[in-house]
Amino acid sequence: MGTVKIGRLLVVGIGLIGGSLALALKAAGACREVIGVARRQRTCEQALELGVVDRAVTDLGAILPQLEPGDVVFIAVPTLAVEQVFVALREGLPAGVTVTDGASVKGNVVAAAEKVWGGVPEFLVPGHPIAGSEKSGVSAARDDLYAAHRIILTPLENTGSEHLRRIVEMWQATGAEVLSMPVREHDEVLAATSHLPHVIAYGLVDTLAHDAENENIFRYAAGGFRDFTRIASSDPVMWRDIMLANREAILRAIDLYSTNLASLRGAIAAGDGEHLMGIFTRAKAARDHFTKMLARRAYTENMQAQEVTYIAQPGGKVSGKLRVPGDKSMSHRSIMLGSLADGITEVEGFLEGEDALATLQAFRDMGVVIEGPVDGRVVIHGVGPRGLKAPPGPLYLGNSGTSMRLLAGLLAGQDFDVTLTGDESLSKRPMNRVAEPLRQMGAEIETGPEGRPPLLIKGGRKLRGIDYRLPMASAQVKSCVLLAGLYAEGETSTVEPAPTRDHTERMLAGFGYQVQRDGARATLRGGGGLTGTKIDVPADISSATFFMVAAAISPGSDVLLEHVGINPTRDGAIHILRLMGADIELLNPREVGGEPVADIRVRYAPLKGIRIPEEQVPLAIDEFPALFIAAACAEGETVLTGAEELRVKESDRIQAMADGLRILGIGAEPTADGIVIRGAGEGAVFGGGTVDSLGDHRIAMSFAVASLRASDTIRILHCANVATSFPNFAELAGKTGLRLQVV
Ligand SMILES: O=C(O)C1=C[C@@H](OP(=O)(O)O)[C@@H](O)[C@H](O)C1
Ligand SMILES: C=C(OP(=O)(O)O)C(=O)O
Repeated sequence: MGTVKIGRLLVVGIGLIGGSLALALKAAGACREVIGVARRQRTCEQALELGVVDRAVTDLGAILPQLEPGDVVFIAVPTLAVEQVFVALREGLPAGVTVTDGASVKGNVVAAAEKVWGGVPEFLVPGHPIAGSEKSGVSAARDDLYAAHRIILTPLENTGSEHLRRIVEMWQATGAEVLSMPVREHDEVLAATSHLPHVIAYGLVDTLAHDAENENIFRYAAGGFRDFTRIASSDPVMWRDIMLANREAILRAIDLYSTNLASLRGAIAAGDGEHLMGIFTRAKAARDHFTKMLARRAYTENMQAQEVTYIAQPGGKVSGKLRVPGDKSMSHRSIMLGSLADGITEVEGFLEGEDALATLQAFRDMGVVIEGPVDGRVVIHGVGPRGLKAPPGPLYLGNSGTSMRLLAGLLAGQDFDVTLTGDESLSKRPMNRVAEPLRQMGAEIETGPEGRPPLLIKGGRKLRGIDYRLPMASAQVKSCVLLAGLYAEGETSTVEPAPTRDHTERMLAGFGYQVQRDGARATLRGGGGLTGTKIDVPADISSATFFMVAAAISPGSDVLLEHVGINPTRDGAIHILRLMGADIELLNPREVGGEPVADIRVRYAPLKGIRIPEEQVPLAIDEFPALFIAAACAEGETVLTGAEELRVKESDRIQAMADGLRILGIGAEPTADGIVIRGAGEGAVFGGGTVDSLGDHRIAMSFAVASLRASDTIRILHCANVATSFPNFAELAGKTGLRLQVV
């Protein structure tokens, strides 16, 4: 039994909503007594028989004098009947009693209060439980109707704080989550999400029921009919009242829907399958998002709100065959180029991680029809280089630097304005590195303070080709300039200070777009077209590296990583680990869709510290957090230089790793452009402790791998973003032998 939150509960209208509150508060021991008021004597008797109320009366006026300060009146009658209840309360409500209601429209309740009292009284806390069912009446009441549901309160400026607190605590005692919002916003939101669906369900069932064949229609109606029309069994009086009370907002929602329905009708009439696929794939993505939200799973926009901690138990070894998810860089590019191509592009092995999904969503928002992803398969209905449409709002790119920087280039030459935003981490990352060359090409781009996101890209600029010498080794900057070059007049060239991943160049060629490559220089001519193609995305070597390091550091390990991309601009981790003495074999090397691929076998072998060759840095740029774990397990010192880029990734990876390594007892000295790690050699080199990944996926996974050589438990904080690049990391880690728990 919980603690008493309110005095008596007086429920005016003992149906599903009022009765369920009464039962929930009784079950929680949160009120002293429940008194019911119903119009009909029979309802009073029924409520008593069912144990919903302690006593019940038909005359509200007669019971009011018995109420005392701290008691609550809950009005649960149809919306348009609330005013009459207010009239009765005006006559006889004792001071100190709080009044709240459960009506689905709040503007109308507030208007009724103003009419009856000449203003909204301070003891009235308008509310709306977002729970209910198509069932009605006191016999449908349940004590768990509100558990894990939302209650929206719409307090006004003069609502008394004591009254508000009482109502919040009352609802919380039912297990509900209490939110508050302005009256107007409530009514707009509910018109769209609840009232419109009811209009449509009632209307559809009525239409079908009028049909002469209705017997047959109902007999053969399948699950779709059942799922879609359940709410047409709801209480007609209640819904009539809601429609009349929230008329303006509902009419706006109906008009919007009618326009959409007319466009669907038009597409069906014209046999326009493409248009239908656009609507259906967008709607499916939105509904899937909703399903995930209901299950409280990660999704790009709310992932930050989720707290995920890894608890890695010490010891173990890794073994077995595994295929890590698809390459993130290629997945991004497959969506971008597939969208700009003419015709269909079919992608297999697409990474269903939040970063690549953010890119996918951005193109859907710009009108591209994209089917999937389903088990790594995506079908993109390319719209041609000039076919993108202005998105309805800013494009939110989550945690993904690649999405923002590549999109900046691709969007600089469009004829619409667009704003690119991201999460907290992305909002701190430098964007002048792309804004500057794009401005040289004639683009108009505004950044936030200090060159950080958001990026506002103005449409309708004429771009001209440039010959751009990159100030840093960055594939994102190179790709950004080349993608803008597709829209520029003349030739665009990039010259890089050191080789960086060349997936853009390779994939453009795969789409039939000519890119000349001459050493550090890549050149293309604007104005060409791309042709839809098939893309097989290999497993991501950056994700594979966690298991390469895991096997390399734990005695007895032997793993086979299948179908991994080993593009020579990405294979630095293999070279660096081999220099340290790792036992790595590349099996069955082959070429798939213009990209080299192999199976990688790694067995344990003792490692030694090395000075990492600087030319390997850009080729292993994302793999350093994991390589630092290998360095900590090596005999002797490992020195990294020339890697200042690590400081501007999802976190400052040099500092974040140095901090974590030190917490676990490893000597680690960060420098301006690298780190010096004193490898501890044999045995359990890491102690236990709590490290902070700072929301950086690669830091989180690296410290999970460290547990293989730890003497005690390692707790890793803020791991939700692992879903950006490696959504099934914990599962695969567990299968191969890590002792990782996710909480
Ligand atoms: O082009 C790409 O797909 C990427 C390039 C690299 O970034 P920089 O270009 O900033 O080095 C890398 O760190 C990132 O994970 C992906
Ligand atoms: C740096 C990374 O990605 P991005 O720049 O796309 O956020 C990464 O995945 O390590």
